[in-house]
Amino acid sequence: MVRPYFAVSALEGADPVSSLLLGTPTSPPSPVSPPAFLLFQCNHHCCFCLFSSNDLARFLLFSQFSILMEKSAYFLFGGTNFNKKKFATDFAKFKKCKEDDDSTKKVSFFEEEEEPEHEKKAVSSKKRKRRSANSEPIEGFDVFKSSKKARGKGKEEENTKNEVVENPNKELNRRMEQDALARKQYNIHVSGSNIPPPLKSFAELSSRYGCKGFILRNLAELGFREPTPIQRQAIPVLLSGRECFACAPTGSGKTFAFICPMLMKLKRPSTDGIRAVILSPARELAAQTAREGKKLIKGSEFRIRLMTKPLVKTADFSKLKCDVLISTPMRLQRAIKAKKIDLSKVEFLVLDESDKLFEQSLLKQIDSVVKACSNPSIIRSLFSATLPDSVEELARSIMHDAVRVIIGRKNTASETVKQTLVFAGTEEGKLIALRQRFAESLNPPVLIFVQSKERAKELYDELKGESIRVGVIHSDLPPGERENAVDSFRAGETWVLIATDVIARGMDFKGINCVINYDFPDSASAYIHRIGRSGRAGRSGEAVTFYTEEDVPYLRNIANTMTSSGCEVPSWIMSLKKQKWKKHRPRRDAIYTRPTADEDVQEE
Ligand SMILES: Nc1ncnc2c1ncn2[C@@H]1O[C@H](COP(=O)(O)OP(=O)(O)OP(=O)(O)O)[C@@H](O)[C@H]1O
Repeated sequence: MVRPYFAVSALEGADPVSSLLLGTPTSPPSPVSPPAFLLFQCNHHCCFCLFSSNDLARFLLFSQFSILMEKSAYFLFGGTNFNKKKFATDFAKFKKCKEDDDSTKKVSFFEEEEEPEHEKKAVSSKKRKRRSANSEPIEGFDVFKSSKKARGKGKEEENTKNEVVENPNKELNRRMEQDALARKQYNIHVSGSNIPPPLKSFAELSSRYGCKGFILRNLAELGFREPTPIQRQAIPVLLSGRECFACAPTGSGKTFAFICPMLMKLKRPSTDGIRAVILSPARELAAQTAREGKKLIKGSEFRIRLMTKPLVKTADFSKLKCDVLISTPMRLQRAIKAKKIDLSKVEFLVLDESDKLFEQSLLKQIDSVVKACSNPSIIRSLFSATLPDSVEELARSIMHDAVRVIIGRKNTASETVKQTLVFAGTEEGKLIALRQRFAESLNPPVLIFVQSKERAKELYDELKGESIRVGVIHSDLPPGERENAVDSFRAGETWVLIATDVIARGMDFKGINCVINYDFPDSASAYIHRIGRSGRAGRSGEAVTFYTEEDVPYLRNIANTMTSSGCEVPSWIMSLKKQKWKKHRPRRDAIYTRPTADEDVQEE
């Protein structure tokens, strides 16, 4: 039997083979296994690798889960048998009402006519006999036909036999075709083996997977009529117990794509420690994910906790009731280091914004969290709107039999955002262009990104004296002030929020009309995430990117992203040479137009 195997964090220069052996597996993968090799290639300074392949335990757990699911589903759906023939008139009325009434559609997740798959399995043989005795005979499948009658059928019987032999293949092919068509329709691309079909509707959560009523009710209450493409595919993948790495555009509903199956798989609240962990790269995003998750557990006993500073300091985690813990890597690592928290029972680990989490600066923290989540049957998943090849390789090597789900084209910006580039010449030119824009039409809420906290402060000082309600957020602010900045912006008290990339990822501000890249983004992925704060959940939005002379060599990288999401770019930009992937953060002149005290003195 293959035992779980972890080998983590070898520092620069370490031998990949010896670092692999740190985990001392009973039966390790071959010491020069391709995953290990790949890992070293894609991380110049640090190697992070993990192998977990306890297939037997996974299989047993899954079987137990299936049995439990069958049982609970039987209780949920058993005994309700609507006689459509007898109540034909009423049924017709009901059907019509269902079609007419939008609000009924909302809760129609419960009204699947098709029998749940697991329920079908759970029906006892006694009941099956009773059913088949009552049901109309179906030609070729009536096992109660007399043998005499059957003998008389002769050729017919032969045909039936062939049909039965052929049918499983035919049926399989038909289903595969249907799945492929559905994936094509929703622009879903998958790779991996035995991938479950995409969801047709939220109702299938109940009919196919026996989803608890409170989740369906909450989804309906949120006004979600149908799953987004990433939800259609990622939810069944995770529900089938598979690991998954997924890439879908900004604002396309990835959060519920992992929270929903996680809650369904947890089945019921427990007092037996933390069972799921979601890692987010920034506090604001972690807080938002916790808030969204809480919307989905309304009416249940589940507990979702956000790892805050006071919680790290004072909580007794052994007594804390918590099913799902949401944290930044740093806070969780602190609790792990202080031996305050036991993550050995964690069944689900989600790395949200995974490409950010796998950046060099966070790798050690991620490493210690992954190590602490030592349950061999853990299901890990990676989600992001950008998935560089290096991260994909890393994901492949650390995950077990993972399914890859890509919506649309990898690493593209949201198609609902109108994107433009504006040449501002100099730093001073940017400020003039910004003021001019505000004078012509200020359509709040507007989000402005700058490249550093110093520049965020400078721009805020410039604009705060004007008639615009402006806020600022960067990593130098204390947590309370950061929270206030976000809350005021959400509440519409501030119209313009100046920010560093600290809120570029994942933040879901409803209805941002315009994102202004005051400073050119340092990479194409930063561009995709920044402008993705607008144009969310199918809404339209706008993004304006200022550039100066020093940004020109990097225009082409952004231009590619723009064209692949359907925006026009001047041909001279498209003919520029492509730059190698490199963070672009030039030293820029300070932001000011008002004379400083020194200049005042000189002028006098
Ligand atoms: N099925 C759905 N129907 C309608 N709206 C949805 C659905 N699922 C999620 N949403 C809404 O879509 C918005 C964006 O969702 P979410 O924040 O999960 O996007 P995301 O893909 O994680 O984006 P990002 O890449 O920026 O993190 C949210 O306001 C959410 O409430």
